[in-house]
Amino acid sequence: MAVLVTGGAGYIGSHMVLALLDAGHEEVVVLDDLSTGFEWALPPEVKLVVGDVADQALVTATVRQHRIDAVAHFAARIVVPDSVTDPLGYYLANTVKTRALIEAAVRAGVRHVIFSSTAAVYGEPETVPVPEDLATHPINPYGRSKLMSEWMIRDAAAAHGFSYVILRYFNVAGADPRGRSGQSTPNATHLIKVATQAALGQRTHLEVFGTDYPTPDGSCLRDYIQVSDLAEAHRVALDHLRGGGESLTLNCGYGRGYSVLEVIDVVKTVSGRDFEVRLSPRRPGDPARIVAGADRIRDTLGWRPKHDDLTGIVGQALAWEDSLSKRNLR
Ligand SMILES: NC(=O)c1ccc[n+]([C@@H]2O[C@H](COP(=O)([O-])OP(=O)(O)OC[C@H]3O[C@@H](n4cnc5c(N)ncnc54)[C@H](O)[C@@H]3O)[C@@H](O)[C@H]2O)c1
Ligand SMILES: O=c1ccn([C@@H]2O[C@H](COP(=O)(O)OP(=O)(O)O[C@H]3O[C@H](CO)[C@H](O)[C@H](O)[C@H]3O)[C@@H](O)[C@H]2O)c(=O)[nH]1
Repeated sequence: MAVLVTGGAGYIGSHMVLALLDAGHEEVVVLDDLSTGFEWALPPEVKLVVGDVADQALVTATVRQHRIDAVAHFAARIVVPDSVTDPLGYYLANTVKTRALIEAAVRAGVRHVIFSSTAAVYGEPETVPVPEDLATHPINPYGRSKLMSEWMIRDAAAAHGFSYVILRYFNVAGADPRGRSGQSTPNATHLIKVATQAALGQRTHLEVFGTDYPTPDGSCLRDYIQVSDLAEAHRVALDHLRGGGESLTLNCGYGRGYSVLEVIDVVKTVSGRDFEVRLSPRRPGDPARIVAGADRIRDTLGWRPKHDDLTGIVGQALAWEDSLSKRNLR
């Protein structure tokens, strides 16, 4: 049986493809419209279908042709502040298109779904770390677009008999330790990527969005999970579902928060470069702090992270950014 990875040419999806191939999975099929992903991010043995996840005829044909039993659904729009200015675009990309994909896939015989959800479903929790059963109160359209997809997947699984693992990622960072993939999005907005670009002289400065939050140093706290550790969580989730395991909703994080200012310090130390940091107003849609309650995924899937170290994560991000510019890919 084969796995369909939607958004597999993107940052996190391409690392799941590598995790599957490294573990000996023979057939991996990627469905990606290449809106933010890259064909070169995929190893040559992977079959790439270029198209939209909401193209039900294409999904049906792909599932049948490759005898796909499991879909890992990464394809989405992912930038929190963009979702505030373009909510309808986010509900279309993340909610409406997920509905179309799930319907076509399940009708064509898919038995298992792994869904890329987000810590943004929790909104602004009163205390951290946040366990999975905390009530969800997203504070931006991105988080709401993903939470609605979670609801659809649970309801459809109950009605149509497929199993799922919903993975709520905290802040994903770093790159494949062997340098085969990394975050390649042009005009990226993610903190660690932007900070490494500033360290390498590719940006003139870095802005800190808000220094008046109720956190120890006034900047936002986030739980940064390394991308290959996250990809491995998907691989073990797939084995769990194929082995008849029950449906699960799991946080993916390390259970420790770093502030924006702490991250900037680590980037400066690891790179050995100084760069200008401007203290700016808050960015719309940002919660002050979000840190994973990280036990359930260890207890249920036996997942054990290998890269829980911010210095190492920043080192990988710097190496990837450097390799992109040497290959003229940015
Ligand atoms: N990066 C993070 O910190 C983070 C955190 C939490 C959750 N997530 C989730 O992880 C998933 C992957 O994010 P990423 O950081 O790899 O983003 P990315 O932009 O690098 O990857 C998304 C991929 O999906 C493809 N795509 C987008 N819309 C499509 C469509 N309609 N049809 C087919 N392909 C489409 C893009 O071309 C791209 O290859 C997303 O669902 C995102 O919401 C990311
Ligand atoms: O140039 C920058 C970029 C970011 N930040 C700050 O750094 C923190 C992290 O911001 P990111 O843009 O890196 O990530 P987000 O926390 O906004 O969101 C990310 O993690 C979320 C889960 O926590 C979502 O899933 C989302 O898809 C993913 O982009 C925020 O406080 C942000 O304001 C800055 O100060 N300056």
